[in-house]
Amino acid sequence: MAKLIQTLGIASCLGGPMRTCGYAAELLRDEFARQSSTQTGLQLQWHMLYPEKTGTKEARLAHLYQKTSQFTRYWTENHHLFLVIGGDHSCALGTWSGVLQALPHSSELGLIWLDAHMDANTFATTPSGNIHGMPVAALLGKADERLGTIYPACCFIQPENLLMIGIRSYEAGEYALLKQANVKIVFADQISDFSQTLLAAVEQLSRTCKIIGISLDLDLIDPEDAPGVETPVLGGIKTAALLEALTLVKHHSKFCGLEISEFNPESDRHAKTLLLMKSIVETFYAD
Ligand SMILES: NC(=[NH2+])NCCC[C@H](N)C(=O)O
Repeated sequence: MAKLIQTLGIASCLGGPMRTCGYAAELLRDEFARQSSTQTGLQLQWHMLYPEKTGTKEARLAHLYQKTSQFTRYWTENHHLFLVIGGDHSCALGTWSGVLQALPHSSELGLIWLDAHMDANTFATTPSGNIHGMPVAALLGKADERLGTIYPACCFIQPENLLMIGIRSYEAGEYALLKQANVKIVFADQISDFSQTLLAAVEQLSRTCKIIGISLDLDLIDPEDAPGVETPVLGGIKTAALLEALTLVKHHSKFCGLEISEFNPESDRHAKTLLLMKSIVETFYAD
């Protein structure tokens, strides 16, 4: 029987520089619809969220991510493994605040951040003004006033429970914020065996955390393998290495869910990145 996965699509690109990553969830949903659930072994139960049409960017994102958090909170409380398909990576503000709200203590969540970027800027340090470069600052409780209007002030991830892997592009301000908080960062050039790196991260977090989540920005992957992303960075993890690593860790009982973000169909080539996103989902969730 196909495994049922609660899936949330967030059709928004408000936090990024491009205009098309809001289509990621619909495109992935259509791609899955080409096959039967018996073929994929998965039945994705889709829920879609769309931003409001009016209001400031911050107000629209705050509203969207408040709704996002209601889904992930409910799924975490009820032990339903979930999948979130963002738009841009600011979706992490909604996904993980919801998970944190479901827990008696915020220290119960361990988060693995797979990304080329740190995404730990604030409005004070951002070079671009793009909110997809800021979610980690807010998740750690380091938001400035303007960023704080998007993120609920109730729940923050403990810095020792956040592991960042694959980083190869960052600014001084965000690096200083993470260093000061003592967040562990594994830079892309420190990785020789991605499977071992991911396995070690899962093992480390599972020692102290009750549940573990993964936030994956597709720009973690080498742009040769995943050209369809908003902000590609040379180098990165090869597709084969990522899929192998996910196969190794997927059966860990503490996973609450996976979030995938930053698919930009406009720069994709022959649907390579779209199909890769589908493979990631199948690899992580199918038995
Ligand atoms: N989720 C992403 N793709 N983030 C890219 C961020 C790029 C840059 N550090 C910025 O803050 O603008």
